[in-house]
Amino acid sequence: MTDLVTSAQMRAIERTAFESGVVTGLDLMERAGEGVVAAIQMRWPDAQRVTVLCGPGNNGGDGFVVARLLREAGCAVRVLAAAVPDRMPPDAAENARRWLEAGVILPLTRKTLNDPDWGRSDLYVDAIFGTGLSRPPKGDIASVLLRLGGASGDGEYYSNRLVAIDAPSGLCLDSGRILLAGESVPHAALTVTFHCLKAGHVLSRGPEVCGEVVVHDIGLEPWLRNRKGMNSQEFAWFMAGRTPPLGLVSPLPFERMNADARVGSFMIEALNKFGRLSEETHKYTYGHALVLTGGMGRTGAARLAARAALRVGAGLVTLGAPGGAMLECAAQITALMLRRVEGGGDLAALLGDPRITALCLGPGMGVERAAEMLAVVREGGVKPHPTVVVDADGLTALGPVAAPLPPGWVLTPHGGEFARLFPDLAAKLTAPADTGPAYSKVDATREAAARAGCVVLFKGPDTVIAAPDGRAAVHAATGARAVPWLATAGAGDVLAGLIAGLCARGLGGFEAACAAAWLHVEAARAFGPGLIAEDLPEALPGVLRALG
Ligand SMILES: NC(=O)C1=CN([C@@H]2O[C@H](COP(=O)(O)OP(=O)(O)OC[C@H]3O[C@@H](n4cnc5c(N)ncnc54)[C@H](OP(=O)(O)O)[C@@H]3O)[C@@H](O)[C@H]2O)[C@@H](O)CC1
Ligand SMILES: Nc1ncnc2c1ncn2[C@@H]1O[C@H](COP(=O)(O)OP(=O)(O)O)[C@@H](O)[C@H]1O
Ligand SMILES: [K+]
Repeated sequence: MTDLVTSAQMRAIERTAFESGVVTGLDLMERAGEGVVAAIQMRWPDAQRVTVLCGPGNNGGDGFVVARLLREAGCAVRVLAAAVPDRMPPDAAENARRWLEAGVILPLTRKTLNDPDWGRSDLYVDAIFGTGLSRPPKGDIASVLLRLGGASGDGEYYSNRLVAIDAPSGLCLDSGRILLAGESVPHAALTVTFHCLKAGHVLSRGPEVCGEVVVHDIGLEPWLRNRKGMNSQEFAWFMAGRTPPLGLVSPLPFERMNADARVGSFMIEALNKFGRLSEETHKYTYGHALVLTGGMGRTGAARLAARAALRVGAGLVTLGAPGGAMLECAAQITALMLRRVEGGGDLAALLGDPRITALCLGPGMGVERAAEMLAVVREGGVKPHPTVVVDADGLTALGPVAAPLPPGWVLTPHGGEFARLFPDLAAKLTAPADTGPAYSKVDATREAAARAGCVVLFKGPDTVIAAPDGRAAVHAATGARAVPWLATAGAGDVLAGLIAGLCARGLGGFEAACAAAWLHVEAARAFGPGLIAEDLPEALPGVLRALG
């Protein structure tokens, strides 16, 4: 399963399920509530006193189900709600009425939350807003949320016992951005979501505020498959006609991925290519990557990239160095090859060799040299064009992108580089979010790829990869896969080399960028803290071996 859906796509799935008559809204709400209660009972079996905070929509409806089920399980439950049942959507209103058969509803205010007569609760269930958050909360609700987030200095108290239904309220589930003014936003210990992850769980601040995320199956997947033979995001795309599918680059080993999930199939493809090593092949079967270096004293970044390209399986990797840096490179390398590339003419001559299938341009090159080489691959009419991975100084040399670049390019910016390439998109991304769904890193990367006419990989713990045709995927190095030690000098150069190596082997730019992002993080996880960039290529064989 590699689905990520947006709020609108989730609503499209839900609406179509209702219309088909296979399930009712009440059924789904009951299953959602059961999932939350099961997750609570597994983690907090001794919880006795629970406060459930219900918002005005169906997220609040889920909260009423949870309150009822916990009460039936013997807990003392207190419900604070933002709306009277009559003003809630029908299924939520029905669950509010069921709760009222043996309980009361208190106003959702900070005063009630802190009522000394009730005292502290073992758990707080945030059922205020889920996928329907449309603007920053104000008034009483904002005040409650800021309190849960620690506005009075007790954030840790709440965050250790806060269970969020679908999302901690204030989190935009499409962007992972926070729609709540103020620093103290609720941080949940556990978030229970339904059917599949939403983009906001893995983007931006989502992982930080959601805590552990559990996806509870509410029974929609078999119906989706029976109906159209599609996975849920393909179906939602088909029904809603909105945005193309968004994949989550899966942490699962390749062979455990769903072979018919189109978005995830690049992993299968990558595996097949690794598996295709046989006696009949020779080194050129696996492509030839050319990695350009900078001058003397500045070749380390390119050497890192080149080693990564070789480790990931390119048949040959050549470093293209200026004359003054040849000795430095020669003293440092063995399996890599070395060619003199002094100026643009040397590069044009080298690229005349059609066996060069990928070029890595940028790490440690210096902006001037990178600009000269970019001009060659951009305008030189070299045929066939290799895939060109542009990173670091190559991106600086490009400057703001106003018109499409050649389609076979892959740009790999971090946040600062992205802002130089696409200043208007970066500005939209950093402007305060005042409506939901907020502009997201996925939106920005998709727009960037469309404008640049090539693949863009926007780095970070939440790396987003987009192609000009609208395909996009998120690679999340968060939660159990967090690797903060990957933020080390040269890690980006290794990533560029991995992409170049996979492209040299014949993967498309989008697939190569997705697979490289995954392998990069797996290598960092395999090595662990203390990692320096040199360790990443050396950790790769173990990662590849574990793939089977
Ligand atoms: N999809 C599924 O399959 C399933 C979905 N399920 C559950 O339903 C949830 C989605 O329900 P939902 O669509 O009713 O949205 P929800 O998050 O309750 O909020 C909407 C309400 O909040 C209001 N509102 C918004 N922002 C506001 C603000 N700042 N300040 C004040 N009010 C604000 C908004 O008002 P409006 O914007 O219309 O003025 C509206 O009244 C989903 O997260 C999951 O928990 C499950 O039952 C299982 C199956
Ligand atoms: N906290 C983090 N968690 C996971 N990956 C990270 C984190 N910080 C940075 N990275 C990754 O490390 C790499 C850093 O690349 P970059 O910023 O270009 O650094 P450099 O130029 O020093 O190599 C990118 O692949 C980025 O996604
Ligand atoms: K919530």
